Amino acid sequence: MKRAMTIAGSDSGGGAGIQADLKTFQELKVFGMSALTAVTAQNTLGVQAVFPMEVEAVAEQIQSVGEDIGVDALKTGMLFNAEIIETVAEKIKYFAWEKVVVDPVMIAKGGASLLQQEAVSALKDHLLPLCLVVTPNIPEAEVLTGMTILSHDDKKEAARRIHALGAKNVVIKGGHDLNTNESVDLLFNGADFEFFSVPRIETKNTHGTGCTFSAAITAQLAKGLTVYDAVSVAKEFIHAAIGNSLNIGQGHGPTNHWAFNREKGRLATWHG
Ligand SMILES: Nc1ncnc2c1ncn2[C@@H]1O[C@H](COP(=O)(O)OP(=O)(O)O)[C@@H](O)[C@H]1O
Ligand SMILES: Cc1ncc(COP(=O)(O)O)c(N)n1
Repeated sequence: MKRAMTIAGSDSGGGAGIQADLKTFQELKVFGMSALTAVTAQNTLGVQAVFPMEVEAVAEQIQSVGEDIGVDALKTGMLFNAEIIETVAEKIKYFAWEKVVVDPVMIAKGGASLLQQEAVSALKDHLLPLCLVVTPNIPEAEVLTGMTILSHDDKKEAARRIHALGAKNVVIKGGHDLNTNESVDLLFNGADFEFFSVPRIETKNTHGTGCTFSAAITAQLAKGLTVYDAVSVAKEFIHAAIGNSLNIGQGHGPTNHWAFNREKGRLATWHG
């Protein structure tokens, strides 16, 4: 049994954050574990309140998991402040974990801040150099690079700049690319660019897409897939999840974490 950990915030509404990550781990058949960085009061309409954890609480959770159970791959999501980022980076170094996926969560779709502005430099200085894969959406890639991203060439340039910050593989996600009828993600490994393009699905139910996508990458890395193959499966997973999204709540509903297995008839397989 492979083991995957998420270090992220709790979404009481169940569509994003720790909850989306653990549902995704379960569907992709890895043993899911978590270290909470913050508790959010949140639903499909937005984020009503944020309660960050004490930094010691974050450190202790990671220590408990690392010391006993072990981690084949991990992802980070909402980290909220520079102190938490530095602590997470210290623990990754302490345990010498290499399969590290960083989803640089900054702003919830409703506009609430999930990362303090002054923590962006901590993310760049401490966490990106430790990660195997970083998965910014377009606004996050713009913040990390200081450039505006309008075209595929801009995405390539942003990927180069983020790679130069130390991330070994960069996935710039295209969910916010509203000018096209495709959702195009770009993977850059420092040498080659690969575009993953799928038809854009017209839906308002996109709460938790980024969390789910990065959790799917993490699960596949835990099972030993290459980064390219992990991203390919994650892309299929999120496309099925958005295409069969759930009509829950009055706002931006969650994606459907069962859809990938149901669509592909994969329920009976172990490593699929
Ligand atoms: N409407 C959509 N149709 C198809 N794929 C989408 C859509 N919205 C997002 N995605 C995909 O979901 C994943 C998450 O992307 P994105 O929404 O940009 O992230 P975030 O949730 O971090 O803002 C990416 O693989 C992206 O291409
Ligand atoms: C606790 C938490 N973490 C992350 C997100 C981002 O969600 P999305 O995947 O839609 O960008 C969120 N809304 N809440």
